[in-house]
Amino acid sequence: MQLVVVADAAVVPELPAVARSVAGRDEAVEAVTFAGVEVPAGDLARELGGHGVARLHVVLHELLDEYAPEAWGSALATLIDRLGPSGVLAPATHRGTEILTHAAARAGLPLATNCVRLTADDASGHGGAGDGTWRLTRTRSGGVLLEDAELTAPVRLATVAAAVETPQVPLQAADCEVVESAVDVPPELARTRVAERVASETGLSLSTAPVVVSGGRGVGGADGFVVLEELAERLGGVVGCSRVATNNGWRPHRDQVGLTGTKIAADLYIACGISGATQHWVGCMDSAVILAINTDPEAPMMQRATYAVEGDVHEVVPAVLAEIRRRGGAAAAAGSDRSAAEESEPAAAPPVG
Ligand SMILES: Cc1cc2nc3c(=O)[nH]c(=O)nc-3n(C[C@H](O)[C@H](O)[C@H](O)COP(=O)(O)OP(=O)(O)OC[C@H]3O[C@@H](n4cnc5c(N)ncnc54)[C@H](O)[C@@H]3O)c2cc1C
Repeated sequence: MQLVVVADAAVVPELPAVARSVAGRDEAVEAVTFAGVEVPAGDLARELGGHGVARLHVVLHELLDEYAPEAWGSALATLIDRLGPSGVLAPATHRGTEILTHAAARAGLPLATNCVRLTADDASGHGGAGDGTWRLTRTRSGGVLLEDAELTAPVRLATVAAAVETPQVPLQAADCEVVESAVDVPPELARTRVAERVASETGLSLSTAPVVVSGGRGVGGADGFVVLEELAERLGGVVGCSRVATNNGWRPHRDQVGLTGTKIAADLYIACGISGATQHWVGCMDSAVILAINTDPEAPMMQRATYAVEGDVHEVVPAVLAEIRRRGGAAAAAGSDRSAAEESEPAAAPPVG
């Protein structure tokens, strides 16, 4: 059996497809979720059935009612032991990665993360579970490196990236049965647990905002973010930052973009006084348009950005804001689907380098 982990509120449709493609001829695809996943199990089962998943195991314990990575990982390890799947796939989200990492460590099994291609080692591409090897391509170093690897084990564990190559395999919709499974969870495993949920005032988060206005060392301090806040608000976006800004206590860690922060794919990313170190770049490189504002035309961010403005952030950002005000307000008020890049274009010079 191939087991798909539903760790977040939404089913990632690529996961059952990949699971079907690596399943042996007589292997079913089943799924596991946790009491704390915010979607009712019946709704998940209906959706999973449409992707050919035969059974949804809901793991129950009072300590699993809120997200708790160690406890969820331990519960998953118990279920792997109980069900004996030959493969376990989770989405390469924060949750999916955390849970599978804990489960792998507890079960003593190898784990391949961030797979963008995954096949069973079988000439036909199907039914390859027999010799226990998966061939995979996965991203390393935040996405700047692709690695080909083989995973051989009695139970193969992998997280699957959103950008995974979706295999074309026959699909037979199933009536997905919901099965509740009680597990033991030692109380000390709930030491890392969601304690409170705070909704953002705008309803936008760093990972979903269409526009992100980010500041780095060049902004000069916490006060330097005030104009960035206003620009973000007028463009219908949120503020982000580099690690220097979080290390200096100018912004909270939840605002950090990058390898050890949040990976974004905004419509427009404005990098103010940010050099564009690799660890920052991998967090913003998937944005559709990148505008860099920097005094140094040789800074990597200036070299890679779609538009680069050579200048002092303390002069350029107020000038952009003044122009937006002169035009009568905010991009958000004028219609948020209008590209924010168009709003800032007058201030933008052609790409440098
Ligand atoms: C394991 C590891 C993980 C990391 N993870 C992350 C991560 O997730 N995110 C992250 O951001 N970093 C991360 N880093 C740190 C990263 O390597 C850089 O040190 C960091 O991104 C630099 O931040 P910065 O661009 O703000 O500062 P700097 O590199 O110091 O750059 C400041 C820039 O501001 C410009 N500037 C100065 N004054 C002005 C001005 N007045 N107007 C306009 N421009 C000006 C300068 O020309 C310069 O280009 C990580 C590092 C490691 C080792």
